[in-house]
Formats: sequence, structure tokens, C-alpha cells
Amino acid sequence: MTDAASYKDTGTLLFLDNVTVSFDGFKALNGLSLDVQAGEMRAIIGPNGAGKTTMMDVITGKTRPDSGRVTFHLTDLTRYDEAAIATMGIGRKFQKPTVFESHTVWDNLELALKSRRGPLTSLFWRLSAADRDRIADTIARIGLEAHHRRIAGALSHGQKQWLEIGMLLMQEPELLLVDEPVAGMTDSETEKTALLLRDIARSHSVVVVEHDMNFVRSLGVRVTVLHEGSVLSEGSLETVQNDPRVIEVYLGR
Ligand SMILES: Nc1ncnc2c1ncn2[C@@H]1O[C@H](COP(=O)(O)OP(=O)(O)OP(=O)(O)O)[C@@H](O)[C@H]1O
Repeated sequence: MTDAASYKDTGTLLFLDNVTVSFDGFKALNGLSLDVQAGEMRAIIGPNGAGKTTMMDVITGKTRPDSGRVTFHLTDLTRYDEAAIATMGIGRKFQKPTVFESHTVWDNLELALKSRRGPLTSLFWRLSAADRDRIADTIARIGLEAHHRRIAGALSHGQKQWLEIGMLLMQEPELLLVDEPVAGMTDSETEKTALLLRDIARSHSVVVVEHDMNFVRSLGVRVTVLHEGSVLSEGSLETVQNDPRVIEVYLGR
């Protein structure tokens, strides 16, 4: 049985198969293989330059690999562009929040919902009661009930990050890619973000890249350590933290 077949049998949602990406001869990803199960939340850690961002770029179609395959539900993503991949159900949240600062929390979520339905529809389209319920539910989920009429620009950094996660949820992605969500957050915001992602992971698959080990610990999920463009170690946070190779290249520095 090939690798691909065995992954399929165990419910793999996303499979990076021996992916290599070179920039001017330098291999940012070097034979990277990784699988994420349907319904799983996976944390990706690794030192600066390990290839984490490049990996996200390859999954979302921003960067094309030199070789290897990236499959989502057995569809080879390397044949599609960013817009098509987003439509297939992969949503990405970049490190810096990109909310519409001069719009309210509610309007940001409404815009995210409309943009999913396409520019032409959104010109004439009115919110249904079900749409309003979805926006209200999402506001509750991201903990911004008391702030829904506030201008996004007036929110704290953490609240903006949660709003952007909410905007991502409005697009109903099956898989969320979340890049360093707690960078710059207070401890209390970090704890709330872990709870939010754990809640989201009950109904979505999630890949989260993060440097903050306390945050990764509180997620309580399988961890993949990247180093020099490939997987160095994988398992629980405790397992990878005790792996001598990880200690040498990353945690022990
Ligand atoms: N467009 C590019 N051109 C040239 N080199 C690049 C390019 N993008 C990334 N690299 C290099 O590829 C390597 C992997 O970069 P990448 O950003 O994926 O790492 P990372 O794990 O996300 O790091 P960090 O934690 O610092 O964000 C780095 O050495 C980086 O300098």
C-alpha cells in the first residue's frame, strides 16, 4: 500500500507529500511530508527560517512547489490558484490583523459574509434572519458581544485578532490556517485565544503556527516541529520537547 492510500484510509484531510520549494537554489522546504486528519487541530513550531510560512504559502497556492504534491480531500492543490483554494474551504489568517478599521465589529463580519457570496450578489443582497443569527453567534463565539457596535480600529490588538478569526469563520472554511495568533497579546488574551481555537477545533480542522510554547501547551494538540524545511519531530508537546534533536536545534538554544 502506498503512503497516499494509507493516509486516505485514516481520514487525511490535508497531505503534503515530499514538498520542496527553492528560492535561488536555497531549499525553504526540503522534502516536507505532513498529514493533517479531518477534524484535527495541529500546532506547527520551529525556529526562525524553518519553513513554516513557506508551508502555509504552498498550501494556499501563494507559492508553487518545485516538486511534491499537496492534497486536500485528494484534490491536488498545486494545480489551483489562491482564489480557487480559498473556495475549496481553506481559510488563512495572517499574523497581522487586517480588519476594516473604520467599520464596526458587526459590519466587518457582515462584509466577510457578503464577500463569500461574491461581489455582484453583495451589491443587492439583504441580510436574512439566519444571516443575522450567524453574525450574532460568531460575535458571541469570539467574545465581542459588548463591542459589536464599536469601530474595529478602537479594539485592542487581541480583540482585532479575534474579530479577524470571526471574519474567517463567516466564510465557513473547513480548514483554518492560523499564523502566530498570539504574537503581541497579553497573557489573558493568549488564554482566551487558546479557548477560542479549541472551541473552533470542535467543528473545523485547524493548523496553527506559533512560537509561544505556553499557548501551544494549552492547545493540548499534536505538534509538528519543522527545521530546515522538513519535519524534525512530531508528537505531543512533551514528546517533542524531550526529543534530543529538537532540544539541540530549537528549544535548547
Ligand atoms: N521569497 C523568498 N525569497 C528568498 N528566500 C525566501 C523567500 N521566502 C522565504 N525565504 C527563505 O526561506 C526560509 C524559510 O522561510 P519561512 O519564512 O518559511 O520560515 P519561517 O519558519 O516561517 O520563519 P519565521 O518563524 O521567522 O517566520 C528562510 O531562510 C527565508 O529567508
